[in-house]
Amino acid sequence: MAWDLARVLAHAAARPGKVVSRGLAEADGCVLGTPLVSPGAVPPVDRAAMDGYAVRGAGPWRLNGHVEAGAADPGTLADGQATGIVTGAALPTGTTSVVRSEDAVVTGDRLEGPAEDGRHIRRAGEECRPGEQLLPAGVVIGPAVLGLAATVGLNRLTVIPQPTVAALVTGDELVHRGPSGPGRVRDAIGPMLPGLVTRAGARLVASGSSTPSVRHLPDSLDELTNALSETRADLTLVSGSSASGPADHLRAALTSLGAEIVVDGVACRPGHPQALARLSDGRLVLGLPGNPFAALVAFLTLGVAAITRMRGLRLPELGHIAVPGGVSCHPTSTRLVPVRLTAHGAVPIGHGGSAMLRGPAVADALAVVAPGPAEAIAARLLPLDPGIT
Ligand SMILES: Nc1nc2c(c(=O)[nH]1)N[C@H]1C(S)=C(S)[C@@H](COP(=O)(O)OP(=O)(O)OC[C@H]3O[C@@H](n4cnc5c(N)ncnc54)[C@H](O)[C@@H]3O)O[C@H]1N2
Ligand code: MOO
Repeated sequence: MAWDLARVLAHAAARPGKVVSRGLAEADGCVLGTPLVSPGAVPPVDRAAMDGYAVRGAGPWRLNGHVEAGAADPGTLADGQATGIVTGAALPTGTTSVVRSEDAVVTGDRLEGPAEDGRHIRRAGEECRPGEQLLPAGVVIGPAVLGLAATVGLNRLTVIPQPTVAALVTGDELVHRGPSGPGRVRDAIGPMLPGLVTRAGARLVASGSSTPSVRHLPDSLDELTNALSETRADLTLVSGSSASGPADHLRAALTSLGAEIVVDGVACRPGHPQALARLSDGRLVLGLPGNPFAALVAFLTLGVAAITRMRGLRLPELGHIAVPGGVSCHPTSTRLVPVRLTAHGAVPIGHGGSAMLRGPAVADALAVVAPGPAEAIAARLLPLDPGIT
């Protein structure tokens, strides 16, 4: 299956999450399920934009009192009167201008300074009017959105929550501490998965009885089948069982669970044995090839596409970029090539073999090189950080 079609099918195979209400503290990284509408005007009243003096009319003014930041009733100014004020405090009725403290000349109770009508005043409703839509549904909730929601007085948001992802790393040869050696391969996929899942906008959850972290499994059909039937995550990642070797049990496990295979291999290098399946209850299983760069590519290809749909988001278009020095094409497969980005375009940086992470670790992005007979001088860009579109 062509790489682009595989992405589209993975996106289509996933179900968008159900819309729920969340407190602001739990909404970071979710997606707005309904538009964000301000219940009231912001600011609700005219406010000082600078520390200094609220004045009415032309100066000089007679200085009288001080308005604290939290004062509910700042009173009224008569013509020729001034009162001390702090940034953000509600202005007394009748205020025509605010004189900044550094521009003010105070002699006893006499104030002089520059005062243009409306200067240094944040008007009521300047940021938004009551009932105004500030953000449409489908916006990813980040720190500024949370702050805005609080500004307009909301305690909760209607959101599509972050999808849940479980991660199973298989392989009898894998060790999780110390160096590789004969018969020992250091697990390089397990350490990548939590960060990838988080950056893609999902939440890593426990598989079986494990704490929310990657679970390591031996090469056993029964253990893999049990783990897959136990997981309640929206998407379960399984690494190292995707090919057709004697220890590669993913397809047999999926068959015994009655799963529907959505993608069975992708025409890409690396990562061609990646697979996506749907269990009978709609949960998805993604097979990541065991070679570490291939696993990374598979997550960025099918995993990110599926998670994107679960978040209720469209699959983003990939930007185009020149590859001035050229990059060789594969005759029938899409190549994913680690590149540095320069002012002139993308430059392949090497070390992009499927068992290597040295290239991807220093790359700015992956160049998506379409199949072809010779060299390409342009490509599309796939972010290595799935949180960046
Ligand atoms: N007859 C065929 N053999 C293979 C094919 C094929 O099409 N036909 N494809 C090759 C490609 S490409 C890949 S990629 C691998 C995918 O294999 P699996 O997903 O079944 O994974 P394994 O066989 O267990 O491992 C492959 C390789 O990767 C190492 N590995 C596995 N897990 C990890 C890990 N967590 N960290 C680091 N390295 C890992 C493992 O030791 C092997 O060296 O199949 C090829 N074979
Ligand atoms: O395609 Mo394998 O997934 O290259 O290493």
